[in-house]
Amino acid sequence: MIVAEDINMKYRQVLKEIVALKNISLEVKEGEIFGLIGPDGAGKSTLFRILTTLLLPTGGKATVGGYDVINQYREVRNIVGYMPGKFSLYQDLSVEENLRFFASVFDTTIQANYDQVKDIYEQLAPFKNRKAGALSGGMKQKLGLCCALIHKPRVLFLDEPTTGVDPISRKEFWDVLKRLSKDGISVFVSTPYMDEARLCDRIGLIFHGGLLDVDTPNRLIGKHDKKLVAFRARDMYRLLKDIRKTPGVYSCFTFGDSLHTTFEENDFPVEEFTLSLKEAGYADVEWRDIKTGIEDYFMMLTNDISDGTGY
Ligand SMILES: Nc1ncnc2c1ncn2[C@@H]1O[C@H](COP(=O)(O)OP(=O)(O)OP(=O)(O)O)[C@@H](O)[C@H]1O
Repeated sequence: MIVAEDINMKYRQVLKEIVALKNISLEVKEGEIFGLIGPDGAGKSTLFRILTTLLLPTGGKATVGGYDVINQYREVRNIVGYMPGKFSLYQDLSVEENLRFFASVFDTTIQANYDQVKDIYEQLAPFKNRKAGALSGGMKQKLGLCCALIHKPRVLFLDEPTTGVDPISRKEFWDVLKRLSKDGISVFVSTPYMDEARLCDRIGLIFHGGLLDVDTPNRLIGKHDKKLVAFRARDMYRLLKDIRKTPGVYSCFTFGDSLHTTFEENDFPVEEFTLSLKEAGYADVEWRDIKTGIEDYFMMLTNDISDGTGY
């Protein structure tokens, strides 16, 4: 449903050129949920805008549903639903007015496509007369999804649809995405939440405009072949700096309330190292072996590029 071949994007500014995408190639199948994962500024929104025909790439070729995103942009627009990163509905229109407006843009009606949006629309129904701007974050995103679905698209593009949304609404949102994918709709979604990344069928890891790897969540995690240890102490910032400069440490980054650390050799003497940290003044330092997550694999890949800091 989506094929991108060697997509490049450079933004030209007066004095410099910003390389936003470098040789992006990927494919997304019918009914597949494909997640694009990467930090702010990695190029995610740029790729969304190119694939939804809103931006011309400076190089490469892409098709959506078999249609070329440049030469057949009208056909592409008819078969895609797009939810941009920022809430882009009319804040002063009610829930129902927004939906009716989006339906009319595609020359259809809410009734004609009711089966497609029924699940979400029923959750919105109690608020149908409320102005979109007065909805909660989770409800706004559900309305955005409803509007993106109203013309029965075959491909959904969702740019960080659940950022800032509470965990229960996030779960409900993903339940809807799973149902849509079962109906054959392809979903191309970006998210900063690693628990959501695991819900995707496949993931593309993007960093500094380049795709580092594409695979299923489990296979990506399986590629992390380094011993992983979490350290904790009261003075985390000093500990981070000290661990990073220890010979034999491959990478160390903050994750939640601990420091995820890998080593050049998997037989690194963690016990002895912890003792030396205690002697160096970290009386309360603790360590434990931990299971690898997608973010650990991501950090391992970016480590060489980013010199151990992940950024
Ligand atoms: N219109 C523009 N003009 C110049 N540079 C831009 C423009 N849009 C994006 N960029 C730059 O291109 C790079 C990729 O930005 P992009 O917004 O695609 O990343 P992102 O992964 O979506 O991050 P975020 O989630 O912060 O938007 C960044 O360096 C950004 O500053």
